[in-house]
Amino acid sequence: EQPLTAPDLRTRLGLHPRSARDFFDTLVALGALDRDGDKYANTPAADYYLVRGRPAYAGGFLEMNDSRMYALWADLETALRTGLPQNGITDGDDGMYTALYQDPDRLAVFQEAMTGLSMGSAHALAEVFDWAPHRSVVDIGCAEGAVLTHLLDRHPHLRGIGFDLPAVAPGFHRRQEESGLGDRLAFQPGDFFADPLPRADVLVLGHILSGFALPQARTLLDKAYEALAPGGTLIVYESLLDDDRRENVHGLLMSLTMLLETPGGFEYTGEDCRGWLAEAGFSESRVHHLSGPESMVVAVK
Ligand SMILES: C[S@@+](CC[C@H](N)C(=O)[O-])C[C@H]1O[C@@H](n2cnc3c(N)ncnc32)[C@H](O)[C@@H]1O
Repeated sequence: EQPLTAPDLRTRLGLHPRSARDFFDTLVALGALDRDGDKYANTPAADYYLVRGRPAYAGGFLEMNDSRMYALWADLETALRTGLPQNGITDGDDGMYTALYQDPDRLAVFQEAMTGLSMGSAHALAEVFDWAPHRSVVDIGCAEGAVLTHLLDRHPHLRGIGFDLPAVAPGFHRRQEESGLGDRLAFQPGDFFADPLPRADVLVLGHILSGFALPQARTLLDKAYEALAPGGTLIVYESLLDDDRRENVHGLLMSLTMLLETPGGFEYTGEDCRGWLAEAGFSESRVHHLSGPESMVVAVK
């Protein structure tokens, strides 16, 4: 809310005197806080992305790490030796969603985490892709719809549909109401393996393919191809690995997260994805950087 001295900040947060100074200065070194004289304040990025209640709040991803993922990573060694997820979810081909969504708290934390995970990409996607020639966009596996609300807000000529499992509807509708986009934005409940995908000029698959084994991921690309008219565009975005698999630390750690969380998921390179897209029938595709560790592949039917 305002710059504060270390003692004031420490008192407000209930921290021990021994820990506070190092904690605040760690946040300065990480770029989340600035220190000016004896006062600490949010950096502009923290102010934009890390203040709960603001439209671009991305802290849900950190909150999911806090409540679930740190503990999961303690079992990395077992996952490395067995190749099996360590989240206790063992049933079903659908990865983990049916089991995860049975618990309303875990559902809410996961959905808010997806908003946080994709906030940077949503902002970049609105700027680096040319939306002018397109009228409609469907986000397949849209979670709360953070990407769509940002895109439609920035590009008033666009209409959007969010497609996801029915359990996600309440979170989507809450965000839709807050967005004030009215009937330019709609939710279509469905199962992307069992149902046909909605049709639109542009289809988006964000952090979807990496959650599944390759045959299922390819099924989704085939279905996206079917749903597009000739000339239609598919955008796939993820923490795409660099083609040499050496540099995108976040992407590689995400791939290990998929090992810990899902029966078959993994992160892939732009070239991997372009190959699958070509086999699905897409005639051209290119890779663009979005934001931080995230990139997209844009493919045209
Ligand atoms: C990893 S999240 C990605 C969310 C969002 N696209 C993003 O990038 O922030 C995957 C999403 O796919 C949805 N999903 C999983 N299985 C699905 C299915 N069979 N049909 C439709 N949606 C599904 C989940 O509910 C979840 O919202």
